[in-house]
Amino acid sequence: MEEEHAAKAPLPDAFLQFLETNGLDPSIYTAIDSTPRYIRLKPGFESCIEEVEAEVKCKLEKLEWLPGFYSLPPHVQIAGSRAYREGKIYGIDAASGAAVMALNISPGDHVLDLCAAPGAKLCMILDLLGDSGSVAGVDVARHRLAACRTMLQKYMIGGRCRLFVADGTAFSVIPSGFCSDCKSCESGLEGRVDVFKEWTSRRPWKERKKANKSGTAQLVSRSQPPELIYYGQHSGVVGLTKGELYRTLSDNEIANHGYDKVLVDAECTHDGSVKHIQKFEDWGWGTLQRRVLDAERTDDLHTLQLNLLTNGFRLLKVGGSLVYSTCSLTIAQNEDVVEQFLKENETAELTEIDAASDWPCKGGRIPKTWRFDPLTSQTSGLFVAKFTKVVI
Ligand SMILES: C[S@@+](CC[C@H](N)C(=O)[O-])C[C@H]1O[C@@H](n2cnc3c(N)ncnc32)[C@H](O)[C@@H]1O
Repeated sequence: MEEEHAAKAPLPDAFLQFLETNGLDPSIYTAIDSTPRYIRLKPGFESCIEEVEAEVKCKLEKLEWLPGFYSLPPHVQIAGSRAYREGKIYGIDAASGAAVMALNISPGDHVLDLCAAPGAKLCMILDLLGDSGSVAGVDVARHRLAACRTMLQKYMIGGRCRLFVADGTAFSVIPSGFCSDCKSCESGLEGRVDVFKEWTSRRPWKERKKANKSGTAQLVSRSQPPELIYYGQHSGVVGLTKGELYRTLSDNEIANHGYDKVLVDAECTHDGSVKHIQKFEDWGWGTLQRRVLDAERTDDLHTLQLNLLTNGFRLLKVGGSLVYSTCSLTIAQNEDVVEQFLKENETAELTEIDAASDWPCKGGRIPKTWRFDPLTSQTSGLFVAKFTKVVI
């Protein structure tokens, strides 16, 4: 969990101009001193609260609007606590928790998390699923997804998870539950050759050689096939052949056998993360100009976000739902993406988020979309919209 310091220097004019264009109040960026930290308790460890309080020497406040979440004063650091090291608590902002709750995870759901790393939301989805369903986590950044795998291992929740290094705009692997014409299952391995065995971190020599040959590129391209870097024992992979795991479906088949829920927590400029913006005091405001304010970067991101959303929606079954979120508060990366996506996808319906009636947040510029920010919500900034796939 990251530990930050409060902003001291005034915000540069170019950033203030950027905020004005987006209708954002600059005081969001000075609210950090009063914005709490949040933790999520791993299910089953409810009795640990007093132990955690004793360790961090402060009272944890239960969040009434978000089950399993507690707030603590901004200066308290949890990373060194025993409860954190032992995997009893997660460091995750409450707005991120809200984005996951918007998915309305039900037992047995097959879930796709298209921008999964480093994995705070993925862990929450797995905890909500418990002993049922499955999750496929995808990320284009190999090193970030490796960190996500470490989280699964630390919290011992990876049994129903698959992790793929892949470009989410082209990812096509279907839920592991779909087995219409393949005879494999964990109890029927006899006689089948070249099937995935139980996952082991010690990869065969042939595979390691191939990985070394392909170089150490941390980001994969659209044309590279997905690389499975982890699968749990109950993720549906054990017993499949490569052909079965990577088989693709037609759009008609996806309508019935696609994912039940998809999360697209898209790459963005992170300008809603006040802690992230404050890092530019150290990195230099020139870096902020390049990474956040540069119009061309925003245009590129808009295209990436739209493509991620479009592909995530393609992989959703009819009746399933998709949540789109970013930690940017700009119109270009949120409402503009939503509007264009709706224009181009007639089976997509913007959907009311049931839980939002209890959320301490503001409506977005489009009805049914929501915005968290430090002033309104006492959380980090986040935009959330939900879509359902309908038949037309
Ligand atoms: C906002 S972060 C996701 C945070 C994550 N959902 C969590 O809760 O921990 C966005 C992620 O998108 C990934 N990303 C960027 N471009 C991508 C692409 N084309 N396909 C898949 N992932 C991508 C980045 O590597 C980054 O890890």
